Amino acid sequence: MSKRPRDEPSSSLASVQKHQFSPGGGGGYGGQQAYSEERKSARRVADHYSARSNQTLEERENSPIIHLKKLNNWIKSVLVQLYARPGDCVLDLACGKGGDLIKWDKAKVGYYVGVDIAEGSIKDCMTRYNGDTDQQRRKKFSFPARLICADCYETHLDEYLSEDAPFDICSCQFAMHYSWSTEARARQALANISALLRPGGTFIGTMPDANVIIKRLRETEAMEFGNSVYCITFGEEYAEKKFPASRPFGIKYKFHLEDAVDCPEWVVPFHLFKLLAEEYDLELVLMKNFHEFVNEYLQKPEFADLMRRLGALGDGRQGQSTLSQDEWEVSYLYLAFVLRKRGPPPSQRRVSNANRGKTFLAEEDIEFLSI
Ligand SMILES: C[S@@+](CC[C@H](N)C(=O)[O-])C[C@H]1O[C@@H](n2cnc3c(N)ncnc32)[C@H](O)[C@@H]1O
Repeated sequence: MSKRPRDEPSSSLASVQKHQFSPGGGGGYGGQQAYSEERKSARRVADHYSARSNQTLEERENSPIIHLKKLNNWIKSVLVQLYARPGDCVLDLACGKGGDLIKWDKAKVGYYVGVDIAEGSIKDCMTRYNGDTDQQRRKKFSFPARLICADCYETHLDEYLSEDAPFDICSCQFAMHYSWSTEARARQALANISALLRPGGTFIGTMPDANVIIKRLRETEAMEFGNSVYCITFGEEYAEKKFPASRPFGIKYKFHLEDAVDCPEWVVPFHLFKLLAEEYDLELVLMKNFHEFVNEYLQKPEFADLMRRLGALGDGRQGQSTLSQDEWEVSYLYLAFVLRKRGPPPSQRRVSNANRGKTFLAEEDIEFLSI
């Protein structure tokens, strides 16, 4: 596996200045029609994920991107191990089917709240939390949990979760980019995170790397690019491949990833994400493209060992399958980030939320917020 140099920021995205989108709030542009378009797009995303049923162990192992899935899990595990502490209260935004529950369990967290827009996924998450799946065949999780079906980028989650807050750590894995369809949604996402994290609390996440995506688009003559496992398609409205600094939100493309994703996504220029996050008292601690992340953390024996156990890169035995070049290319499309909520951490850790939530969840325990 070769280490590629990091792409330079694409010039038009890099030149976007903070003042070019409405500072301090505002719903961005577009009015009522854009608003209902956005709801439709959010629904499309929700329906896509809801319809994806839980795979059996065999189906999972036969996936054309099994090693990529394992690599993604390794990256998320490293983030959790680096930033979660025993007893932490965790807010998992866009938690999906609860694929990270085991990671949080290993970190011995004290309380978990998972939120996702897709009803089917949140139900699968409940099943996994209860320890009922084939895949899992493991003991139940010991930390209490709440599961909520809601649009994290529209709902004022702080009003709803005020009794559970503040959280020590918030995670949003492979999902922050669904908030960049409009400025209002991107702001609501960050407002929720900021309001719910304690001072000194950590926000960890992963999302597409806009610099790489725009560079790839410009390298091809067509409006789409990809390989045997993925395809990204931009609409003809972007035929000039220019992305005006005045409209950094709502840059939509279609993402297809074999056996995983098939829905609209939005470009998130990272330097703008950083600027916007600062407005919500969230300061950048780390940002690394996945290639850089892998090359760096694989040097650490404990994480190299975890990688061997997960088998993302094969286990070194001859004949063992390993991450394909095409899967490695997909991983280059993503970055990992860590932000910290400004302010001194409280001098004393507060009493844990372990008395909230339940340790067994039934369907009627899933809370639905208007979507
Ligand atoms: C690629 S999956 C990642 C799931 C999980 N975080 C993981 O890493 O396994 C993206 C998730 O984002 C969720 N999502 C997308 N838009 C959302 C929104 N507006 N509010 C809450 N969840 C959303 C989808 O339903 C889906 O479960």
